[in-house]
Amino acid sequence: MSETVLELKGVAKTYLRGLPGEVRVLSDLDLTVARGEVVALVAPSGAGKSTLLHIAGLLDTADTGTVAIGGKVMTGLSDRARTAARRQDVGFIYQFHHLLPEFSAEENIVLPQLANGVARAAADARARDLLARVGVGHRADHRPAELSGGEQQRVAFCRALANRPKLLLADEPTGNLDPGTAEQVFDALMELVRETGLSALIATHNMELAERMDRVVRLEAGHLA
Ligand SMILES: Nc1ncnc2c1ncn2[C@@H]1O[C@H](COP(=O)(O)OP(=O)(O)OP(=O)(O)O)[C@@H](O)[C@H]1O
Repeated sequence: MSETVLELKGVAKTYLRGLPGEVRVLSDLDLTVARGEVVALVAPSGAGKSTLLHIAGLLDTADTGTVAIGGKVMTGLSDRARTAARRQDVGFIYQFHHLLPEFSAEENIVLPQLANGVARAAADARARDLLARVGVGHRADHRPAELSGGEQQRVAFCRALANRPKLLLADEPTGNLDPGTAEQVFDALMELVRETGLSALIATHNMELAERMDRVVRLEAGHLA
């Protein structure tokens, strides 16, 4: 049996619980992602995909149900332990790059490694290697504002992978790019994910990209269809 990297069991989430305007977003949701598997998450706008990604990535907690990453149940951890687990195990990519504007591309990939206790020289080497692999090695000294949109997103991929997470979570990672650039940048991401054998859950509205992943799951009415 293949190893499970992400396992959500019976996850439910309601915003403003108990109030008249409450919004039930997820109910009794189950999802697993196996080691090395890349799963596309497709959902209509407002269906709760960001909520699901945030719960899976330990940025938010479910009302009920459990979240396990790498076989370790993360439910019920203190905020501090959850933050540590997130830093160690999860890489995030958003639609907008969220790179730190005052730092270079390379520094943006080095900083999370230093925060994780990696020595400076090793962090530098890892950053340069990742940048080269996604084709932006020649832009390592540029600040985000001196990069194209596609280059910024490639750097954001490198940052997400910097600490060798077990799980990559991405929320519309190419949604902000024109279709041609989106495709190239998506190819670069997939190559990096495949090379590292990473498990990933990638939300996208783009069905062509979704169908290139190993499996497509659809979020509808709080469940996966
Ligand atoms: N903090 C909150 N308080 C109350 N309601 C919220 C909160 N966050 C999200 N919601 C509601 O929960 C639902 C799901 O939100 P979520 O951001 O997960 O959707 P999404 O599927 O990611 O949408 P999109 O594709 O448009 O980004 C929406 O109806 C939203 O209005």
